[in-house]
Amino acid sequence: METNIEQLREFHWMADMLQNIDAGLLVLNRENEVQVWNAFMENHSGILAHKVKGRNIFELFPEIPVDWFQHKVESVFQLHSRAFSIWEQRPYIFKFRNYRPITGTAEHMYQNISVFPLTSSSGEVTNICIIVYDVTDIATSKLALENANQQLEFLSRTDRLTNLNNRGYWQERQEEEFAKYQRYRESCTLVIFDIDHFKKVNDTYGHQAGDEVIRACAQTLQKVTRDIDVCGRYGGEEFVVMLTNTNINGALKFAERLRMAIEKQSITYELRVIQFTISLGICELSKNIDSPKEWIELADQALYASKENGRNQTSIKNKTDER
Ligand SMILES: Nc1nc2c(ncn2[C@@H]2O[C@H](COP(=O)(O)OP(=O)(O)OP(=O)(O)O)[C@@H](O)[C@H]2O)c(=O)[nH]1
Repeated sequence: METNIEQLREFHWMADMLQNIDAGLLVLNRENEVQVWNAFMENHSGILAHKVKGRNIFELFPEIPVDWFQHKVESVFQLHSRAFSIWEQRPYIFKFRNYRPITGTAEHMYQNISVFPLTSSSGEVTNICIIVYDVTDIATSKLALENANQQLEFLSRTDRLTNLNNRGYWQERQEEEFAKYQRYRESCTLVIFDIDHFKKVNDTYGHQAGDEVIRACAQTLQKVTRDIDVCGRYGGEEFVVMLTNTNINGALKFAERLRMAIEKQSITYELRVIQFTISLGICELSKNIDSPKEWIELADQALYASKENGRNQTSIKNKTDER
């Protein structure tokens, strides 16, 4: 008798604890009708337990994807096994608002759920229990960290003035293209160019105006290249672009298009109009070129020839020229 009372008391305590636990707890039957709905579910859904009892969960929460949910709980009914869903797969099952003060940036509560079978005295599973964990704090910190890492990565490979790839990252990409060429032998041509008499721009209009010219040059470069071409700021007023799947003829057309676009362009800085030109050097990758460094050196030699021959022009350098 004593033991029965004791057991009953413990059972009530247990029910109280489950009712007030800081996790959602609900029981569904085979027809997806709510049997149990604890205080967490009441507080976050705004629907009291007596209002949901016996009602279909999909009618109450139309945002729950029916097929996905049925598939998940089917194994729990059939195999009597547990099932889980984590916020990374599906941010939430029940669209509850997020009220947490620290992670107030999240619009909704991120949830992990765990589903397990409730076995009757005859050994049948006619109901399942779903536990809903509020993981908003974890999810938002992880997302913020991922976001910060992405921004850091972007900053570490981007030139601040032009938003083009910076020299270090561009060189990594050049090494990749060089390695790819050793395997697939698909044409790839490098163009290097430099603003003519840039020192004079700085001396005449000031360093800020010089920066504007560099920025305008980068914008025009981006306009005339395709998305798969790899552009970069190589030095002060020196730029590079790798034209993938492009041979020397295609690269020459591109270089001339760029040169003429820059020649036509004029920028206004503090009511003064600045015009400028560029000199270009191009070199197609060939099996005679032994390293990425040699490849850019050859293109640089072509650029030097353009400068020597009077600027505002394009020159070509091939390794085969020397053999
Ligand atoms: N405004 C500005 N100037 C820069 C930047 N980086 C380098 N420079 C300047 O660019 C100028 C480059 O001058 P030079 O290498 O002599 O070449 P140039 O005057 O363009 O002459 P050529 O290349 O021979 O046509 C130098 O005066 C540098 O100080 C930058 O980020 N902003």
